This record gives sequence, C-alpha cells and structure tokens, in this order.
Amino acid sequence: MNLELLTTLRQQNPIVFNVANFVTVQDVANGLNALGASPIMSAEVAEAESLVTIAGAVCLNLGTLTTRQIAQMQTVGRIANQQATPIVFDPVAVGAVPYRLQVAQDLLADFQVTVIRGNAGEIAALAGVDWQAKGIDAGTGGGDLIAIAKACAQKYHCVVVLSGPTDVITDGIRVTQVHNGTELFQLHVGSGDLLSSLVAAFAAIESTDSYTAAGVAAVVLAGTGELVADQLTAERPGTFAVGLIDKLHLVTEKELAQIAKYDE
Ligand SMILES: Nc1ncnc2c1ncn2[C@@H]1O[C@H](COP(=O)(O)OP(=O)(O)OP(=O)(O)O)[C@@H](O)[C@H]1O
Ligand SMILES: Cc1ncsc1CCO
Ligand SMILES: [Mg+2]
Repeated sequence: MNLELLTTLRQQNPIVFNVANFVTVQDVANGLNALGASPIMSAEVAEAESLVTIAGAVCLNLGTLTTRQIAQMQTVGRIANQQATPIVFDPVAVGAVPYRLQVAQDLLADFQVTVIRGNAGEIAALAGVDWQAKGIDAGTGGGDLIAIAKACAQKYHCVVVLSGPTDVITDGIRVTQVHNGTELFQLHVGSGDLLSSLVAAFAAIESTDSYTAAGVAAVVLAGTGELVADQLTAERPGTFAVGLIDKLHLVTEKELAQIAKYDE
C-alpha cells in the first residue's frame, strides 16, 4: 500500500472534474479540497471538452441523473477516453431502480471507465448477481463480495471498489481488502460519493495506476473516518461529518500507516 501517494497528491493538487449529484455536491467538493485536490463541478455539456482537458481525472456520479445529464456524461466519457483521462463511475442506486441500471449499462457500453465504485447492492446489480438493494444503500444479499466485485471488474474491464464495512478493491485478478472505517459513515449521506471522488483524485496523480490509486483512496477515507470516530464520545453524525473534513486536511501518512488494516 503506497501511502506516500497522499503526499504526492498534496504536492500535485490535481484537478478533479465531477459530474456530481445535487444532494452531496458540496460535501464532495469540500472533501476533495480539504484533502489536497482541486475540485470542479459542472452540469453543462458545452464546456465538457475544456473541463476534461484541464482535469487529471473525471468522476461521474449517477445520483440525481436527468436526461440532459446522461447526454453530458456520454460526451464527457467519450472525450476523457480520447484524452486517456481516468474515469471513476459511481452507479448510485442501480440495484434499486431498473431505469438507472439500464442507463448505467448504456453508459458503460459507450465509453471505457477506469474504476467503478459502488456499494454491494450496486456492484451486484452491475455484475448481474441477485441482491436486495435498498435505495441508495447496500441492502442485503448472500453472495461472496470478493467474487461479486471480481465478476463486475471482469465484465467491464476495469478496477472495482466495492465499499462497505470492508472495502474490496479488484482488477478482476488481484484483490485488496481494506478493513478500516466506522459505522458513522453510514449515518452521513454521501460518504460513498466522496470515496468515488477521492479515487479519482488519486488516479489523477501522474503515472499512478488505477488499482493502486483505488486502494490508497480507500485507506485514506476509511482510516481518516476511523481516527475521527475514535475521538467522539457518542454517535454524532453531524460532528463526524465536520470532523471528517477537518481531518482529511490534517491527516498524515504516518497516522494512517499506524492504523491501516488491509490484506493484499
Ligand atoms: N459499517 C461500516 N463500517 C466501517 N466503514 C464503513 C461502513 N459502511 C461504510 N463504511 C465506509 O464508508 C465509506 C462509504 O462507503 P459506502 O459503502 O457506505 O458508500 P455508499 O453506500 O455509496 O454511500 P452513499 O450512498 O451515502 O454515498 C467507505 O469508505 C467505507 O469503507
Ligand atoms: C440521498 C441521495 N439521493 C440521490 S443521490 C443521494 C446521495 C447519495 O449518493
Ligand atoms: Mg453511493
């Protein structure tokens, strides 16, 4: 696990272009900014080419999609492929809403994504595995999460981050599991959206491969959340969210190395 990428990220301050959802857009922008990346959000297709050109990576979030936004994502995705810019894809609630699953499948057929980041319900739906997703949440299912993540990665020829109590990162062959985190993440809507954008930030670092970027992003977010939760005396989702932004700014490689729990 190359946690030195955190220092590199802060030195390079890469621009991350987000097609965000309207629920968590400000949390995502502030989380990226606090950590040391440079966020930019856009909903306008006419500026797609300019934004992809200045960005080190793109994050496409399906959370509050509209017909216009789907067209924007198609354009952004195709231009990013032409420019070899990494794309992180967040398929919010595709396990719960058949229309979204169809949109996600169409977009994934239209351009090649670098990383798909979703919870178990979302990744299972994309992999074609039976699962009971619940709205934006993972829901319940009985399958082997590593097998599901691998199947999704092989189907879409990309890295998959299946997040949850344990984050599973795979390129279809290699597997990293990150065991850090806190249940407080589930009480703050948009933790997953932020993880997707942080994966994009690490993938934007020059000459970094997306599998490494995804693993480091998972340790950085889950580890930072764990450090914040350890300081709280009760379950306080609001305080946690504020503390998470502060700690993303302050956290060091050394602190994370001391608590990082992963298998690779
Ligand atoms: N029960 C848990 N224990 C520890 N960490 C967790 C737990 N659930 C989620 N996390 C962490 O929360 C972060 C977000 O993952 P999660 O799977 O909750 O995304 P999500 O369902 O897409 O969230 P959202 O839809 O709110 O954006 C990850 O860093 C993950 O490690
Ligand atoms: C609550 C919610 N609804 C659509 S997107 C979103 C934020 C989590 O992705
Ligand atoms: Mg989500």
